[in-house]
Amino acid sequence: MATPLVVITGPSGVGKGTLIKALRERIPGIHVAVSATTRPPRPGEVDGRDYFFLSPEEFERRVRAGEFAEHAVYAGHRYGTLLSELERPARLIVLEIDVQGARQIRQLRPDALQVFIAPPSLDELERRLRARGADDEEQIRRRLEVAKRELSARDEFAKVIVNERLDDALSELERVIGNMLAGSGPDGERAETHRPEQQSQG
Ligand SMILES: Nc1nc2c(ncn2[C@@H]2O[C@H](COP(=O)(O)OP(=O)(O)O)[C@@H](O)[C@H]2O)c(=O)[nH]1
Ligand SMILES: Nc1ncnc2c1ncn2[C@@H]1O[C@H](COP(=O)(O)OP(=O)(O)O)[C@@H](O)[C@H]1O
Repeated sequence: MATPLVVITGPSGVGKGTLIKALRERIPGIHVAVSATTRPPRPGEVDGRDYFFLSPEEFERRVRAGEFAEHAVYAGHRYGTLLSELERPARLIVLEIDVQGARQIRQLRPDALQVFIAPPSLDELERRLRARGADDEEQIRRRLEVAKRELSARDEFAKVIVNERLDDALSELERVIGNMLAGSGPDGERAETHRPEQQSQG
């Protein structure tokens, strides 16, 4: 049996990293996959912990070698999840990836719980991106551009959580993950009705 998988997606600056950091402290046995990227490290980011920082050549070599479960271009840089990250021994694996990557994982792992984190508004998203202070003006502009497209994809997701008050969003996220680990749908529906394709497997 594959390790249960949760995909967390949503626009840059919405609070995915903040929520996942809190989940780490609350869910024993959680493994947050380390993604590979060609984006340069931000101050304080550590190779192998925050990301595997790869040159464009090395990233491309690994794509060709079939080492990625999914990969995408986001705001001018490449990002991807290595297959090896999905094979880590854990009770639960969490991916923080963009919408394009989430679609690829949907094909590869239809059993994964897919959660879209939405901002209360685009203005608030912009405010959070600026408050974080991690990106320059050009990156903020590109991220807001991408965000508009991403927000229009929210209906594809089994669960949408609006991150207005952090505590509320965190509780809701914990609740849907708990339901998945207990074998039911995101809102507690019984597994039989949520995933009929699994009935025949006993
Ligand atoms: N498809 C894909 N997207 C990723 C991956 N890792 C990170 N991302 C997404 O890339 C976008 C930019 O990430 P990053 O530069 O770290 O900025 P931040 O998420 O706003 O802090 C975010 O939407 C991430 O969710 C990955 O492995 N695959
Ligand atoms: N519910 C919230 N209310 C206000 N600010 C928030 C909330 N959640 C996250 N933030 C802040 O927004 C900024 C972006 O959050 P971050 O977790 O880095 O987003 P992401 O990982 O989705 O890009 C950070 O400065 C974070 O502290």
